[in-house]
Amino acid sequence: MQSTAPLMPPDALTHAAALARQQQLTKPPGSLGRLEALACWLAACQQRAQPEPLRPAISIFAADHGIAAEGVSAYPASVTAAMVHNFAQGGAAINVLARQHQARLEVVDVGVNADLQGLVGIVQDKVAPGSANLLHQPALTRDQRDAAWATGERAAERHIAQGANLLIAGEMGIANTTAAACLICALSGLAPEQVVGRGTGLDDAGLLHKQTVVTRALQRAQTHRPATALDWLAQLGGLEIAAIAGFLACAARQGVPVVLDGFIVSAAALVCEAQQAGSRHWWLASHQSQETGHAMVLQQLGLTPLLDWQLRLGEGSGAALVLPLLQAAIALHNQMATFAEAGIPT
Ligand SMILES: O=C(O)c1ccc[n+]([C@@H]2O[C@H](COP(=O)([O-])O)[C@@H](O)[C@H]2O)c1
Ligand SMILES: Cc1cc2nc[nH]c2cc1C
Repeated sequence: MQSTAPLMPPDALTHAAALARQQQLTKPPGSLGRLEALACWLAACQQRAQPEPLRPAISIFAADHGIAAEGVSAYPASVTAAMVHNFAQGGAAINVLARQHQARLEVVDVGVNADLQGLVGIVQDKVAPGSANLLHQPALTRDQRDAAWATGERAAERHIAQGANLLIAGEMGIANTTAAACLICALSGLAPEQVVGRGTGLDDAGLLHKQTVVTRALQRAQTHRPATALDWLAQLGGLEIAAIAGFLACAARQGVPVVLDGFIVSAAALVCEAQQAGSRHWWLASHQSQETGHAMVLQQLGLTPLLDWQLRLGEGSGAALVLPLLQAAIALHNQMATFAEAGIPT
């Protein structure tokens, strides 16, 4: 794991140059709303006043969770591996969106409790066949946490080496909203009732049970006196959450922007920001997930989501969904005429 020194934010001078161009385009200044801010942010990230079109790449990190044994999900744990088969066959929502928006997609098995060797398009980087039951013991050993973090870093590096200039992390892991909720409570100070949601679709009784599990898990973890975000990650996280935190940290260090997906990715983002301050300046939040607590996490990260469309799928699907909006922001910024070019008096 790398140093915790604060990062450089996206380039302020380029941002100012991009903003100056926006003021000259043939529209009332500000009339394209957030599209203008997005173009300027992407320009600053790329250090080009006229940014290149996006070459997006997506990593889906898949892992199982021991906490699934506590009945905290509406689905059985076996769905994690089944969905990885679906990803490999191209039938999941994220496959459709990646194809539609020409994004490179890879699925990384960082901790699925099944033998997935030989599946087409699945990167084998399994650290363990799932996390331990975080109600009763630390979810990950320190070694597992660090190995999963490094898996995420390698994935970001692979994409960047292949020319990607915008990254997306997604996840697949039955019961991972419980691990994410635990981490969010621990790192944000929010109460379980403010954070725990229905995940894949728990009923009212299931939701109450999940809140109790999270409360007890937090009490158990406290007895280990976790001092840092990395300590909490080992206590209450999961293999894909650790991998995503590493992926985000690596992208920010390399100056590559990331579109954050939903609730679980945001939990990893909280860990990353605590470990590597300033990473958040390299992130955009695609949407506000329907999962309880997501809005408050994004607020803590200082991020304003683009969409609020009752999404709660995961897989990086929300992030992939906004790619055409980002491409539109860049095309408008680069291709619109200025008032001078169009001969329009101002
Ligand atoms: O990203 C989100 O906001 C989100 C919200 C609810 C559920 N999910 C997905 O559903 C799974 C976790 O839900 P659960 O109920 O099993 O904890 C996991 O595979 C996630 O990708 C994702
Ligand atoms: C079917 C299914 C698909 C998913 N994709 C991400 N999380 C998921 C959870 C379930 C249950």
